[in-house]
Amino acid sequence: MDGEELRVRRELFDIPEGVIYLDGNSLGAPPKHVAERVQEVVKHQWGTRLIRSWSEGWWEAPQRIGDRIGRLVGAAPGQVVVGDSTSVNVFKALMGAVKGTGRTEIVVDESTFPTDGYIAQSVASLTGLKIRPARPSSLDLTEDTAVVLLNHVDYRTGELLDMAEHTERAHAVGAQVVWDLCHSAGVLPIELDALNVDYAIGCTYKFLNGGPGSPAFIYVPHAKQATFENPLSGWNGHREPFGMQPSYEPDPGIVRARVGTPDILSMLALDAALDVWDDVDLAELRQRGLQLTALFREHVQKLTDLEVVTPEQRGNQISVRCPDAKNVMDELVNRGVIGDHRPPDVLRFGFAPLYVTDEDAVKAAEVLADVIR
Ligand SMILES: Cc1ncc(COP(=O)(O)O)c(C=O)c1O
Ligand SMILES: Nc1c(O)cccc1C(=O)C[C@H](N)C(=O)O
Repeated sequence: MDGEELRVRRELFDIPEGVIYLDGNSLGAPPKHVAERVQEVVKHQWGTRLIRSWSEGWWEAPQRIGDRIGRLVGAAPGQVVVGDSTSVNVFKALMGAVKGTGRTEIVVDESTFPTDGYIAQSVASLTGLKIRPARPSSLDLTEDTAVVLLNHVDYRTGELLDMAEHTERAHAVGAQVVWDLCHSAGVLPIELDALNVDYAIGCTYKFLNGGPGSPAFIYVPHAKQATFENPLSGWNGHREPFGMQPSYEPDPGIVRARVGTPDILSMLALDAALDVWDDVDLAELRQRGLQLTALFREHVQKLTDLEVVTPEQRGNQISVRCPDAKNVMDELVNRGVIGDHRPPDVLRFGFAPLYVTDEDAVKAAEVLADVIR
């Protein structure tokens, strides 16, 4: 990489000695300084400043941290807000997208992570639209399509969809698109603004290392904010939350995507975790992710006859079809190689370039070969 290689920052993370951690696509490893920062929030902000902390940075934290994530997903400030779970944000985005439409269908990637499909189903029952599951390679969008919900990187296979192409196809028939960035935020450069994406949502506990259950994010671009109707009209989205008025008037900007009181401890843990991203060049990160996944794939193919199901267009994940995947993964974990498995027969290995090394990739393939032998 022309001597400009991304620095592996493993020393910044708490990962036990002897563990090869390849599950950062499910729960990212903790940056070391997060524990101390959370303690400071509890002891000093909560413990000393008490209620005053709300006006000393807590209240605006969802927007401020949203802007930090915005840098990682190609969104200019004022368009991303952090809060709630990914599932709740899928609901807000889909309801926002279908509000007032005369169109009849919501198209959902048929292999989507289940929660997205379940939430889309709820949106369909509430609005009277129909769900049409479809393969990303043949979405067949028409003038009946109100919105298409797509996973940028497939959670099971690691396949990466072409965001530019799919967004353009949706727009060509006048449909909107909601992107789920759970498995691509912190993996590659994303250009939400440049591609005119309608809505995007994602979690922060995978490659962004925000911690278990850390708050999710939603992107509502400036152009949509005036008309975006949050289906969950909580007081945090009100234009004057402390006015305590009986009727709901949304904030004019991204704040309208907020709902209720943010979970400050998780949110500020995420804020601290994002420090490790401050000087990361996403193009370099992407190159490292591709190198690591290629190295692991090459060794799996050399040392075993297992089928790699991850296509060339991929995120930071290699998935391998393996009979008895659960027992194989249990044994890998016993031997210090932590990945996971998804039904029916897929072993998943995630490669977070900030803390996974080339040696980890090679060793993991060797241990896998040994386990299945
Ligand atoms: C693509 C995708 N969407 C959504 C979720 C989860 O949603 P939530 O954060 O609400 O549990 C996950 C993983 O848990 C996921 O992989
Ligand atoms: N969100 C998770 C959880 O609360 C517990 C265990 C795992 C998860 C995950 O994130 C799973 C993950 N989205 C997946 O790709 O399967």
